[in-house]
Amino acid sequence: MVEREMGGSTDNCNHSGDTEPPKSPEDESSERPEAQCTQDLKSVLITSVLNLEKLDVDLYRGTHHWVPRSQRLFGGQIVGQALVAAAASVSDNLYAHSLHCYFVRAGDPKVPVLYQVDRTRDGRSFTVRSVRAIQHGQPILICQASFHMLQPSPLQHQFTMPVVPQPEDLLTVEELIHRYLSKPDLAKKSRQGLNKLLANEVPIEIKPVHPPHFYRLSAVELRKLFWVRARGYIGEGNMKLHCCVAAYVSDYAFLGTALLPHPNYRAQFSASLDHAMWFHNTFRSDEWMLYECESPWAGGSRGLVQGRLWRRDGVLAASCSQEGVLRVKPVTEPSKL
Ligand SMILES: CC(=O)CC(=O)SCCNC(=O)CCNC(=O)[C@H](O)C(C)(C)COP(=O)(O)OP(=O)(O)OC[C@H]1O[C@@H](n2cnc3c(N)ncnc32)[C@H](O)[C@@H]1OP(=O)(O)O
Repeated sequence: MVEREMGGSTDNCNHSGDTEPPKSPEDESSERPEAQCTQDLKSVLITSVLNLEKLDVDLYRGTHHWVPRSQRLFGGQIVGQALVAAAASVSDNLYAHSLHCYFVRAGDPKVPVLYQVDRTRDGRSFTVRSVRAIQHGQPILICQASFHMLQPSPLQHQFTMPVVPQPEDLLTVEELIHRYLSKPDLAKKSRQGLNKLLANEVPIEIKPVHPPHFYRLSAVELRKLFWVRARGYIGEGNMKLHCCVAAYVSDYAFLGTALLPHPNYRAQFSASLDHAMWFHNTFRSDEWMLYECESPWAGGSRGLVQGRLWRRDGVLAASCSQEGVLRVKPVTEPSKL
């Protein structure tokens, strides 16, 4: 039986330019004191989804956890697993700083995914890995990931984190759904849809900053803001896993941002075409982070979305970009939520 491997060494994601990774406030006083005494409540993301089985040198097999209603594999899962496979052959002193992927075929939830890694280059400062995610003998995803050693620099700047309510002052998606379900006049079709959403075992927690906006009941602005964290405990040490979890998280509710300016249309078919991420600083994906999503452009049955993942202390943790195919049809009846 080939041993199950978390995928190589333990700290393969980018730190900021300092020699010591900056401590986020959560590192000092974890927001989830219960996590300290329930370390066995490890996140299913790291015990299952991002825990690849090593079949041979540079060949891994991944399992599935949550599959969207579209019954095509969730893009974030394939990207996160590809990054685990890529990082497994990269030395401890290098950190993931970026990845670029194309989703070339729909993933089949009925069979596992194989990850074939090519050691494209090991340079003095940068190391690059190419990964093919394969099912039925064909690639479903092609991914390049690059790793960098710590090279501090006086040249540092970032945008400013948006000012929003803290996660403690907001409701989770589940709590919001229960609130909507309590409405006696809720349409039967809406009730069925919400109960299906509740049945999803999505391994991440989400707290929308503007719930009506998050559910497109009112397009107050062309941005989507929500707090997000992995369910369960991951712990401080393994930045590689936090990057892989962030890759998983970054694709959730992302492409839908391109529909915000068009409340009179809904997606008939949507799927991510590509996905890119840049990791800027250390972060904890099992602690709340603010995901700020916006869409600068849509047209030609495609939409472009961009996202920034913020630590609670205002440090920019990661940036994401994605283009997706968006085939839409008019909304015939306004939502009755
Ligand atoms: C939004 C999210 O849910 C985020 C995600 O995670 S999506 C998951 C990650 N991304 C993906 O899985 C996309 C993978 N890539 C692909 O599937 C393909 O490259 C592609 C569909 C994007 C383009 O494929 P293509 O053959 O060049 O284009 P096209 O012929 O238009 O579409 C092929 C398939 O898309 C689906 N499709 C396309 N238009 C559709 C529509 N209007 N309604 C429903 N299905 C449609 C159909 O399954 C179609 O296959 P069949 O005709 O055999 O049924």
